[in-house]
Amino acid sequence: MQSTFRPRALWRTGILGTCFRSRFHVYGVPNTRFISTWKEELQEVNPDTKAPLSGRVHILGMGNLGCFFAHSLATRRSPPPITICLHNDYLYQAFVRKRGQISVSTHGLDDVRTGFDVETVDEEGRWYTMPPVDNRPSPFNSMSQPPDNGPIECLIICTKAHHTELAIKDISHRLTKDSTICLVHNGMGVLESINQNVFPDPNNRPHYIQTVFSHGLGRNDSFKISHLGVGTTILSPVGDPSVPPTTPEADHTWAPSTKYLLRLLTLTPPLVAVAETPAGLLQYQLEKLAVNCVINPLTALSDCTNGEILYSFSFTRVMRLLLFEISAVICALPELQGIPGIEDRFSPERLRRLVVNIASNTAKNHSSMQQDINQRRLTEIEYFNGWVVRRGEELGIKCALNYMIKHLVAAKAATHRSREAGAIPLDLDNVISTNEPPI
Ligand SMILES: CC(C)(CO)[C@@H](O)C(=O)[O-]
Repeated sequence: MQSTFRPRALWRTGILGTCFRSRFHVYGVPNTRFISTWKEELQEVNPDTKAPLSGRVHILGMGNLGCFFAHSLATRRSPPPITICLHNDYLYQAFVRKRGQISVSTHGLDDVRTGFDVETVDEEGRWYTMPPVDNRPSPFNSMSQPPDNGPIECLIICTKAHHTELAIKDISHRLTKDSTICLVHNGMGVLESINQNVFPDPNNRPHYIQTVFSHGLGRNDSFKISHLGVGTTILSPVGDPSVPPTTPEADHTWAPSTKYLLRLLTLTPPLVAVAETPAGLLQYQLEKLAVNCVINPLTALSDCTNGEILYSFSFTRVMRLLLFEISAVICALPELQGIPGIEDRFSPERLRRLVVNIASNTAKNHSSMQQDINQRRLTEIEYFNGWVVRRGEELGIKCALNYMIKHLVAAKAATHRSREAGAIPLDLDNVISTNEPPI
C-alpha cells in the first residue's frame, strides 16, 4: 500500500517541520519527535504490517561521505540497523584492522562508533554478509558462507559521480521498485545516466532521493575522518519525471522506503538535514554546480588552494567569463521555467559572489578535483563543466570557455598518464643484489 507524501505539505502540517524547524521547544526541552526511535519512524511511515520494512540502511562508498553518513546514523539515540558495503577485500581488511570502528573527529576530539554490519562482494558480484568485526580481528572466510543477495530497502550511495553508475550496476540485482537510493555526489547528470543504462524500464525502477551536501570533511585514515565545517544536507525525493518539478504541490506518491529514509535522515542531528521540494533542490544543485565549475578546475589546473584563485586579476577574468556561460545555460533550462526570480538568483554577479564566498570560507582547502588530479584519479569534470556544455548544446547556447576548461582538465590528466606510462618500470623484486659497492 502506498500513501501520498509531500514535503511541502508535511512542512505545513508540521510533521516534517518538527524535524528541522523547531528542533527544540522554548527553554531547550527536546522535541519528542526529534528523539523518536527508528522503529517509531518506521511504524509512522509504514503502518502496513502486511509488507513490513526492516528499517535497514545499506551504505555504499566508504570515503569521507560514506563514513560521515554511517557515523551520523550510529550516533542516534536509537540507531537503525546499518550495513556498510565494502566493494573489495582490501577495504574489508582495513575495516577489520580498525575493529569495525568509524571515527569522526570534531575540533580534535574523536567520536568512535561501532555496531555496523558488513557485506563484501566477490569478483562474480555476489555479496556476502561478514561476521561482526567490532573489537576483534576476524579470521572469517567470507566464501564459506552462502551469498546474501536479498533485496535492499534503502541504499545511501556516497561514491563520486563518475563511479556511481557502475557501483549501482554492481548491486542493481538487489534493488527493486520498492527500494530507495539516496544519491550523495557532486555534479549533475548522474541520475539520468543511471535511469538510461541501469534501470531503463520506468516501471521497475527504484525510487531516488537526491542531495546537496555542504559539510566540510577531511580524511585522516581509512574509516577515520574529520568534520571540518558544519554545513547542511538538503534532501528531496525525485518525483515522476513526466511531472515538471515546478508543478506546485505535485501529487507525487512516495514509496514507504522513501518516506522512511527521508524521515530517518532529517531526524539525524549531525547531518543537519532538511527536506526540500524537487524544484527547490534543483536550484541548490545548480548553485553548487556553478561553484564547482569554477573552483574545482581552476585549482586543479593551477595546482593551488581554493583561496589562491581569489587574488589574481587573471583568475577573476576567467571566473567571470565562465559564469556568463553557466548563468545563460541555467536561466534557459526548461525545468526551471515558471519559477519566479530565477534570472536574479542565477545572474553571473550573484553566482560570482557565491563562488568568492565559498573560496574564501575554504581558502586553505584543496578542492576535490585538485586532489584527484594530483593523486591520478578520475575527475568529475564531465559532471561539472561537461554537463554545462551538453545542456548548452541542447539549448543552442555555445559554451566555448567551459568546453575549453573541460578539455584542459582532461589534457592535464592525460599528460600525467602518458608521463607515467613513459617512465621506465623498475622491477625491484627481481633486482639481483651482488653486495658489491656501487661503481
Ligand atoms: C567547496 C569545494 C568547491 C572546494 O573545496 C568542494 O565542493 C570541492 O572540493 O569539490
